[in-house]
Order: sequence, then C-alpha cells, then structure tokens
Amino acid sequence: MVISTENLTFNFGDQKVVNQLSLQVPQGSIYGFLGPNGAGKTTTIKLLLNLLKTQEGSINIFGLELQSNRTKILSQIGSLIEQPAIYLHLTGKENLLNRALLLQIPTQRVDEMLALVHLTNAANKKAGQYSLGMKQRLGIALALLSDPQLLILDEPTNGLDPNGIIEIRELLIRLTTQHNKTVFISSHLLSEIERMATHVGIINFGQLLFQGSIKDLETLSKPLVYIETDNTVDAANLLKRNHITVDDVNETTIYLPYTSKQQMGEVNAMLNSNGYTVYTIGKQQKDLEALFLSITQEA
Ligand SMILES: Nc1ncnc2c1ncn2[C@@H]1O[C@H](COP(=O)(O)OP(=O)(O)OP(=O)(O)O)[C@@H](O)[C@H]1O
Repeated sequence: MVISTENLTFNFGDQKVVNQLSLQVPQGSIYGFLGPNGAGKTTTIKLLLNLLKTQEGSINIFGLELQSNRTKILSQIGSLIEQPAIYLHLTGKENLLNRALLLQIPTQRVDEMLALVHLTNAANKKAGQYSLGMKQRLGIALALLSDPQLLILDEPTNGLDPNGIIEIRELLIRLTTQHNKTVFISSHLLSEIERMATHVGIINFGQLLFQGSIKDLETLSKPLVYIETDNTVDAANLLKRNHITVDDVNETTIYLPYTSKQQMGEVNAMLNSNGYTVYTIGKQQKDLEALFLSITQEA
C-alpha cells in the first residue's frame, strides 16, 4: 500500500472531523476520496501531508511511519490543495522555471512537464490569462516537477467545465498507467471521478462508509428486475410461493433481484400461465451517483 492509515482521528475543538479512518491506497491506483462538503476530506489530506499533526491513529506512507520519516516521505509527494500557488504575472513556463531553480531541478524538466500537462502552446502566456482548467494543470505540473511517486490532489476538478474535467482525467490516467504514479484525489462529486478512479473511499462525518475498487462499488449497485402487472400483490405472492425473491412490491410494480435473462423469461412465463398480464418487464441498474447519495445519506 502506498498510503495506509489506521484509526486516524482528528478533532477541531470538540468536533470530531476525522473519525477512526483506515485508508488503504494501493500502488498505481487512482484513489477517489469522496464525500459531501464538510465530510472531512481536506482535513484528512492535511494530515497525510503533515500540515496538521495526527492526534490519534497512525499514517504510513510508502510503508514508513509519517512522523518519524517526514522529510523522506514528503519529498516523494506532490500535492495540490485549494488554489495552486501560481504567480499570475509570470508565464506558465516562468512559474515552472522558478520552482525548478528553487528545488534545484534540471530546467529541462520544465519543458517535459509543460508537454505532459498539454500546456506547451500556452507556455509563454501569463498564468493570469489561463482558464481555470489550465491553472489546475499548471498546478499539477508544479506538483510533478520533482518527480514524486505520489500525487495528492484536493478537489482539482472543482469548478471545471466538462472539457477541463476530461483533460485532468486523461492526465491522471496517463500518470498512473504510463509513469507509475499513484494518485489520491478528493471530490464531492462521484460523477467527476468515476471514470478515472480505480479505487474509491467514501466518507461522511469523518467516517469511512465504503472502501474498495470501483468494481466493488459497481457490484453494490446490483441490478433489479421490475415487473408491471395487473395485480402486483397476488402476482408477487405467486412468485414468493415459487421461491423467487421479491425485493419490493407497490401498486404498479414488483421488484426482484436480477439473476439472469433466463430467469426473467421464466418469471414472465410463470406470471402469464397463471393468468396475470405482464405490461412491462425489464432490468434496471442503480447508477453510481444514486448509490453514492444513498451511502452518504444513510449515515
Ligand atoms: N481550521 C478549522 N477549525 C475548525 N473547524 C474546521 C477547520 N477546518 C475545517 N473545519 C471543520 O471540519 C469539518 C470538515 O472540514 P473539511 O474541510 O475537512 O471537509 P471537506 O470534506 O474537505 O469539505 P469540502 O468538500 O467542503 O472542502 C467541517 O465541519 C469544517 O467546518
């Protein structure tokens, strides 16, 4: 694991903002750290970057305990939290050159970074004239200048238009698949990261409500079969008598867990042969956004 926390807890006064958080971020993943506004994402990120001091629990990064290996660990992390620290009166390239000189990084990295984040054509434009998406990409280029293994980004897609989100998505996918990086990215919108994340952690009120691969999350949103018939209550009872699980029944519709197309056909035939009229029968998949909302609202 690149990041592994155990029972991480943090209070602001008597408010528990991070509560027993045990995160597992695998090497090479894009880990989407999701939660509604105020869930505790930024506080967690500040703890991971040692900008806030851990009160309870532990943080291991690259297999090392954070407090006792601060310099070693932090030199391998690039981060972007809140606004990127960009000089607006300088060009994109000058911003990168400045940072490269400061960190004693060979200046040839600057052109490589500009190319990586697709800002080569805008290299000599003042950063103040960049769009929000270009500024975010410059922020990521600055974070990547020292070639860190791990990138920690706090809501980098916040406020971006769909094209800006796609640019960031493609960049982060390139970083993990072609450059061996691990990316930890927070967002309050699942839709903004579901197409790039390989793993997801969902928090609310500082607590971890779900953690797993994006596939695990999709499995949670199990498909249903919905059936509209002329007499749903009697029809549902018939199905139950025949050992078919019924999830829910209302006046117009019966809901069953989906198992296979074949089973849908059998259920349809059973209802027909017992005198029920099936108006519609179909398969319905709960989308991930609805699932995310239901996970965060249950807490
Ligand atoms: N410096 C602080 N002092 C006191 N309370 C704070 C401080 N910073 C954050 N909080 C509180 O901690 C809680 C979690 O805040 P945090 O910024 O970590 O959430 P978040 O998930 O990042 O939210 P957002 O998506 O809005 O950025 C909030 O209730 C916030 O008011």
